[in-house]
Amino acid sequence: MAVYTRLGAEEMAAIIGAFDVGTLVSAKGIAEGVSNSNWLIETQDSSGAARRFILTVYEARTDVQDLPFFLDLLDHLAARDCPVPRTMHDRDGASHRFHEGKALALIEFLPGVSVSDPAPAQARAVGAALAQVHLAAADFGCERVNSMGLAAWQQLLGDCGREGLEAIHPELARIVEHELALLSARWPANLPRGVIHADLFPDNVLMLGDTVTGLIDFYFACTDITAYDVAVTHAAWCFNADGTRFLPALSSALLEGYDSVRPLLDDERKALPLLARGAAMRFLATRAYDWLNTPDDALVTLKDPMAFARRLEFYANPANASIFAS
Ligand SMILES: Nc1ncnc2c1ncn2[C@@H]1O[C@H](COP(=O)(O)OP(=O)(O)O)[C@@H](O)[C@H]1O
Ligand SMILES: N[C@@H](CCOP(=O)(O)O)C(=O)O
Repeated sequence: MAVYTRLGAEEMAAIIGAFDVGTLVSAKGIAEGVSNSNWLIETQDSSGAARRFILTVYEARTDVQDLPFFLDLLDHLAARDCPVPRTMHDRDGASHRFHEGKALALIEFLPGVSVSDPAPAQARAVGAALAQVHLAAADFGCERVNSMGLAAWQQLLGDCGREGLEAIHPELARIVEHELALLSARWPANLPRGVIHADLFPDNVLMLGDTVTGLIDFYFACTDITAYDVAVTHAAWCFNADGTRFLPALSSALLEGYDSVRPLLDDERKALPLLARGAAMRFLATRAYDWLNTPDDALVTLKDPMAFARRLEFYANPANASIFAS
């Protein structure tokens, strides 16, 4: 569930009144998502037409200083025909406002649903949409450091401690120690960089059939190795949920879709096995930390760190490196 902030009807009407989007008709809290509070907003404009938006109130995990990067990026990509929602600016032209000390933004509502059991044609479309974002972001003037890079994995997993990791699984501390050392020693320095989404899981993609109608949740977007985003998306889309089964048809389709819009360079493709190990480590790190540190009564469904430890072991097996060959 993700509605952490309570807003009364009058407060909601006042918030929506700051935008030139018509009169508030309804506001329904959205259960999906874990980080921020979201509502589906319906308004009626002066011609009587119904309009829909997403109202997001940013909670502790999103740094307000980063909002101009995230929200300007949406406008930049939308202006270049990427399937991302636009930010509705308020009557003063601002992309976000404050209410009771919390930042909020009103975002265009996009149709579509998140697929839970993707087909290869859908993975192909997602690969192509990701490449479209990478190309379209090339002239976005702002940068943001990846707050979930190698240093963050080391910090989060260090905070878990050997005992904590072993409590999750007896083998986990050994795997993490070995892989973190290897990733620190070999993480590539000279691959092309740009703006990346960094969290393109199926629940952050809206689809109608095989068409991508929305890429959402850009709140980990940052400047980093472009091919790392391909690796993140690969780890997110190309396995069954618990990571016990690799799905080769989805893998080929995702990479083909990406290549059809932005062909991967030889060096990028060669680096994918290592980048994918890093991608698996990134989600293993946050999931393990949350597994050990989330209070029992928190209104959130914890995600299994072992699902990404299994992906990590798959990517680390030299016999599987060929999945990334063209
Ligand atoms: N622009 C949008 N159009 C339609 N639905 C959206 C949009 N943005 C968010 N949603 C809905 O809200 C849910 C939570 O949004 P998300 O940004 O993923 O939250 P969180 O950052 O908390 O994970 C999504 O799963 C989706 O159902
Ligand atoms: N995709 C990550 C968790 C981040 O949550 P999101 O709802 O903001 O995408 C994972 O699966 O661990």
